[in-house]
Amino acid sequence: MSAELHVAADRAALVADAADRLAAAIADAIAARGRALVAVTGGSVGIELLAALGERDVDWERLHVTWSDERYVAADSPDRNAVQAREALLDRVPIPADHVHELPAADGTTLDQAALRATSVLEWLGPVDVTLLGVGPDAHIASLFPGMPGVDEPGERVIAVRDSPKPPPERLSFTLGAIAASERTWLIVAGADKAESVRLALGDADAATAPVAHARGRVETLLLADAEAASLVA
Ligand SMILES: O=C(O)[C@H](O)[C@@H](O)[C@H](O)[C@H](O)COP(=O)(O)O
Repeated sequence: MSAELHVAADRAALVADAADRLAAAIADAIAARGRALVAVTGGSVGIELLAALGERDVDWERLHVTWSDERYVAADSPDRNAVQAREALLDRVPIPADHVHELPAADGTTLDQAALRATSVLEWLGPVDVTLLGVGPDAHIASLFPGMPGVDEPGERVIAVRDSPKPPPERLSFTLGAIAASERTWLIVAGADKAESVRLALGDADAATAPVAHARGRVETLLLADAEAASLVA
């Protein structure tokens, strides 16, 4: 079953709606299980969402955060999704430091060793309540790019990605299986340049052509788009 589409009037309304939804989903997870685990994403919309979440009422002490993908660069690189997330949100709210589960940074270990470490941490963390995914103009999600090997990787894992068409070239990414293991998976996308990706997201293209079409959650898969990104489907 493809994603459930929700269209907001513009980018600002999309980010506000996504932040409201995320605050509510976090509260539901905490009520049900005593904690919430959210896999956040990079990209401009993903970071704007985190900044907006900081203005919502969230039980930060019971929130855990990890990433659905990360750039394999130095820990303090401005290219790190985690650095951008800390600036936008995590350094501004009282989330316990040991609740922020960054994917490994480039620190002398190999990218493959980093992927193995990240997979074992993901297994230790247990079920993800909400996985957030931005969407590229080429229909990529996380760091799973059309025509690249990662989209075919089996299992619920974090994999090494090389030669990423979106810089930087070395990355770590949830597999489609890891994404599908999430209770809720939300695609968040804005802008006319993403309209074809949104059309593909709601279609039946294979994963190699359109990874976005294979984003799934166990109980919920949402496609949260602004009117420009949804212009070909709504
Ligand atoms: O690490 C990354 O680059 C992101 O995870 C990537 O998947 C991003 O979410 C999309 O490319 C959308 O980015 P924009 O919202 O900036 O278009």
